[in-house]
Amino acid sequence: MIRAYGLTKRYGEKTVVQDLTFTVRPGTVTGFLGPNGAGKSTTMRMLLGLDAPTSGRATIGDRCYAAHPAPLCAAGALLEARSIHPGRSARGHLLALAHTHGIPRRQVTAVIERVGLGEAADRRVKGFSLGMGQRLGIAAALLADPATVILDEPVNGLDPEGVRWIRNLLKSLAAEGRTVFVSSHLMSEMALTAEHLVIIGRGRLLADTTVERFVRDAGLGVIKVVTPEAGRLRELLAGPGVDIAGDGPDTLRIGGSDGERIGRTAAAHSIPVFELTPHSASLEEAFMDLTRDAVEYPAHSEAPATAHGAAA
Ligand SMILES: Nc1ncnc2c1ncn2[C@@H]1O[C@H](COP(=O)(O)OP(=O)(O)OP(=O)(O)O)[C@@H](O)[C@H]1O
Repeated sequence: MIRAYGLTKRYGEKTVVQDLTFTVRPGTVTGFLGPNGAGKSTTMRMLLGLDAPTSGRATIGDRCYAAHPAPLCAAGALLEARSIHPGRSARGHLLALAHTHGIPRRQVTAVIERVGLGEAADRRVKGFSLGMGQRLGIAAALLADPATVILDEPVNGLDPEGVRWIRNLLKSLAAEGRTVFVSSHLMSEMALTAEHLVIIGRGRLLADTTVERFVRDAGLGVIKVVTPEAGRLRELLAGPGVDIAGDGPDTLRIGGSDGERIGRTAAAHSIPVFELTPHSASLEEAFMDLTRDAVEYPAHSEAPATAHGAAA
């Protein structure tokens, strides 16, 4: 379990993470979403004690990460910047890490197999593709069999096969009862991987919700029906799992059904239908709507010349 209490980080005048409070529970994948520069990496670094919060605090399990007697067992992490000695083999890198933490050799073999690096384990890391490097980073994160796994943008730059592999791995880690917290700026990817979402923009919490609720609230899967007999059609379609809202005297917004069923029901009862349209917004659009005001460098304006001098 990860808990953040009023986490805040300021760099000079700029507040990059502001009063974030959220809980990440075990047994599910929680996606940490936000546009570029939202403060995801900074938050993850604070969870792991790599950046000191200006105020607030975070715990992993029952205490701060740094206060764990064996931090690697409490949480394994893959952060964006990795430094692996290029002349070392994957196995050599993992063995060196294991050695410093008293982790048995068989655990190195186990994580190498788990991330599918078996055949490449004895090759030098400098010849690794981006995908192999990600697998090695994940192997290092899993080395101490941690109860919590924190991954910063693990699918960045991966091909579709690599993306699918990470998706399945994250789900299996959660199914083992681990707490899995994974950042991304891609809503569509997270919707396939995560059950829960923590969404931030400009360092502030925008949503802490399930994927299911996010989709429902965004009105996706809803069908708009315009008919002069809205009341009658509504009664005919009502049933378990069907969610019908009125929108004016002759317009219905129907969730939990489909166009064919609605059309056939209307036809069977001679109810005229003037319009039957599925809601066309995508999940990505709903996410962009939510974060629109929180994008650091919106596409319609020019980014400032300095990297950290952006709008507060
Ligand atoms: N050491 C630092 N000094 C000053 N500003 C910083 C520092 N580190 C991060 N920032 C700023 O904090 C903000 C949040 O950055 P962060 O990397 O946490 O965002 P992010 O959501 O992970 O973004 P991305 O998706 O682009 O990786 C950005 O505006 C960034 O420029």
